[in-house]
Amino acid sequence: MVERRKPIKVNEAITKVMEFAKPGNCYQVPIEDSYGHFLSEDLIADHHVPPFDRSPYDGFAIRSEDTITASSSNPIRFEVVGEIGAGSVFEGIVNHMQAVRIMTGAQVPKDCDAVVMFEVVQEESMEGKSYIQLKRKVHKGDNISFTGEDTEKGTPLVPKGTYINPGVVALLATFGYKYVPVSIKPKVGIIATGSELLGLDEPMQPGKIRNSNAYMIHSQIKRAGGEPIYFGQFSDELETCYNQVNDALEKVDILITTGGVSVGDYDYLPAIYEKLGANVLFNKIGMRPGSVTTVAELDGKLLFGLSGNPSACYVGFELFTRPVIRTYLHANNPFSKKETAILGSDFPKPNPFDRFVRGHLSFHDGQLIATPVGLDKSNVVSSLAGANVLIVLPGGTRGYKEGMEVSVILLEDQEGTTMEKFMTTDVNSRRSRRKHG
Ligand SMILES: Nc1nc2c(c(=O)[nH]1)N[C@H]1C(S)=C(S)[C@@H](COP(=O)(O)OP(=O)(O)OC[C@H]3O[C@@H](n4cnc5c(N)ncnc54)[C@H](O)[C@@H]3O)O[C@H]1N2
Ligand code: MOO
Ligand SMILES: [Mg+2]
Repeated sequence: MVERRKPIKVNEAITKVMEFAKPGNCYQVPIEDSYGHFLSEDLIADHHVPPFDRSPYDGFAIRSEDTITASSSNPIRFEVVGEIGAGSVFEGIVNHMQAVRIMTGAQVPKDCDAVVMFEVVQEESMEGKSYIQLKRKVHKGDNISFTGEDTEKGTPLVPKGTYINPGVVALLATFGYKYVPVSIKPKVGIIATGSELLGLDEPMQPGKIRNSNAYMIHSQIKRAGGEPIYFGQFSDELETCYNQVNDALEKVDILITTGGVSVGDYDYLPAIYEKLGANVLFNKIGMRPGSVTTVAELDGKLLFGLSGNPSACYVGFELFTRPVIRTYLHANNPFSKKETAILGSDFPKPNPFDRFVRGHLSFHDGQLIATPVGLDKSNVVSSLAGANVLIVLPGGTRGYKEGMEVSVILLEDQEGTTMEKFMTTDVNSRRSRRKHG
């Protein structure tokens, strides 16, 4: 008789998985390779930025007190006693009614306290000397970019666990990180199972399909920040699959299989977990797609038995594997960010299970609109390409109407959120909001 599985709630499944999520080690990468990694130490300013008072304009550095009497009817004249470009320092003395020609980024001479732009002065030369005429009063500090005004020494700038984006790279470079301390990426193994699977270079054959999941998971692992290791695709044969899983486990931090987790005659993953002596955390979740998602643990290592159905496989990864990868990476917010959006079209099909519908998020008249994309079946692959969110539709007896408020899980976001926030449904999805459009 077929095994009857008892579904558990999505949040319960997440909690069970996260009990085994652990942070990995750290290492240094050249700054050129740091983009997309996670910072493994706090970044604190070890000097002021800018490190000296500098000119934000090309112009003349002067002493503001000399300009008190300047006006359009009373132009005043400064003698230009030197010139400096960015990177140079003026070592001389600037006396009463003297100026130094200064370029953007150059250090303001110590006797000066203001800069006037080229455009507001008139340049003159007399008897081999340079002068400028100024027709306005200038205040102390005018046109000076002060020491530490960007960042003061000692300021915490980027906390450990932050995803390194180009802006973070700019800061790392500012503070001299030729090498950047980052979290080691977890090695995440992929095994595809199914006698129906063709390699990508094989011609189509009766009864066979191409193995899309392995490559989809490969890129999902990369997007999550892990290092994918593909072990190949294997026919539905217990011994072969068992040996592959057993061998692969030695070489990875996390192992993903796709297919063979349901109750079919050739679904061997349950038998493989048993043979390995793995502790199965759950094998049925109250969700669609991905209800068959199974997670097991062996000596603290997680084995994700994702569905063979492409959309179910995709959703199972994003909900359960991604936060484990991000935790390994010391991410501050290992879960995908959730936002509230307006449902862009009816979703009439009721379901007792929570649905994670592939959706596309867009802006419309200042509102976030989430519209389901394509056919919402678990065995569908085409709708995945256009999805940038998963629309969360809690299980119930009624369908959902366009205009209702829904939670959406952002698939391409790097900021993320905490487990606590991810598991909170802060939207009463049944409430209808003003219709858009
Ligand atoms: N009697 C029942 N049958 C099924 C149940 C159930 O509860 N009782 N659950 C259904 C649900 S829900 C899902 S989801 C699938 C899960 O199936 P498996 O995870 O066991 O996966 P397979 O049987 O190996 O394959 C399912 C489907 O996916 C295709 N597939 C498999 N691998 C790949 C791949 N690498 N790339 C692309 N497509 C793949 C495969 O050809 C099948 O069509 O079970 C239901 N059945
Ligand atoms: O595990 Mo299935 O995806 O609910 O069709
Ligand atoms: Mg099956």
